[in-house]
Amino acid sequence: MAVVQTGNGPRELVDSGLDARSLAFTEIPVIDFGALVDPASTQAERMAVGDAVRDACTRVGFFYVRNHGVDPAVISGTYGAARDFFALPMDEKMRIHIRKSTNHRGYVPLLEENTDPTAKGDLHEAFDMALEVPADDADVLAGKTMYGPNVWPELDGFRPAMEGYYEAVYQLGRRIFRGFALALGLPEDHFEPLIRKPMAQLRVVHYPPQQGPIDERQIGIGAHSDYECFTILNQMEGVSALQVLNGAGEWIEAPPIPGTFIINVGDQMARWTNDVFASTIHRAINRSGRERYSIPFFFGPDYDTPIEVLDTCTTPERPARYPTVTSGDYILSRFDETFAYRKAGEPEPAG
Ligand SMILES: O=C(O)CCC(=O)C(=O)O
Ligand SMILES: [Fe+2]
Repeated sequence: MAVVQTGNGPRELVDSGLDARSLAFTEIPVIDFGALVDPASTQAERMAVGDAVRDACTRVGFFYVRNHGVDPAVISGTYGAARDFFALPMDEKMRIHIRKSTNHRGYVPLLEENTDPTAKGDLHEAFDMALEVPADDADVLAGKTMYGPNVWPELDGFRPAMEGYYEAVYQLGRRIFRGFALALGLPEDHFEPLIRKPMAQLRVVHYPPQQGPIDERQIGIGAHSDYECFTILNQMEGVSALQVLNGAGEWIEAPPIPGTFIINVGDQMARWTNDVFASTIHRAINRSGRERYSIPFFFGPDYDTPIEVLDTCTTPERPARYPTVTSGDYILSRFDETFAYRKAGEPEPAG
């Protein structure tokens, strides 16, 4: 893989990652992304964002972004759409049950996802969409299972809200990929050709409140790492539920910070960086007494992209830990482990 050396040489990158990993973080850094939003920013300002991303990814695996460039009205409109969707009659939600889709789109009821395989099912319901790819597209016909059309409920305003959010946060994700490239000493546009038809999934999630004594094996979302390169999560203001596991085995709260998204490294990026960047375990428990909604956007590259350990992240003492896999095959294998409908057998025909 072509690598451009910067002031931060490859040996330094690996070493800084390993040193940092032994630290037990107690806080999640906040990074100002203004320099990657503003085309007039200087190279030094852009590099400073890369340095901050690198520090966060090696030490924590999570960071907040502020000055992200996404219109707040797009975000609030999507929360409104999500509330309306989850309030629909169960019949209408079940009409678009995810098992009826051949490409993992639609409604996931309570307890039908089990992110922590040792647990009893997650206390959330969700709606999943991704890139709209027509059924006669060559990649769909070639059997690249996760490409294809979305499915939609009968609900005015829902589809435009979700599609508007998808586009806005995809653009943010491109900027975050730029931050990752700088963090890795790669050319800033390194990932651009790999995210033209991305395996990027948007989901809205509803977590009912949990009261009384809580069985840790049945929470909003069980302990897990994410599968893709990174996740861009918007959390509903005023309700703290997300927790992040540090190196000392302590759960650190990751409350919503108004005006930010929270980003976490996923397993694809951990593989790409040979674990120099940490895909950190996290979970969510809604003890607030209120309904909680959140909006994750899981960003992985195009289906056929090989996820191959970067040269900058290996040394003779630390050879590549992972074989190369393609983005699409990797995500499919992870969904197979998590979703009840994928274990139950073939998807049902739509209807
Ligand atoms: O809703 C949250 O706070 C976390 C969601 C999450 O971790 C996920 O969907 O992978
Ligand atoms: Fe997650």
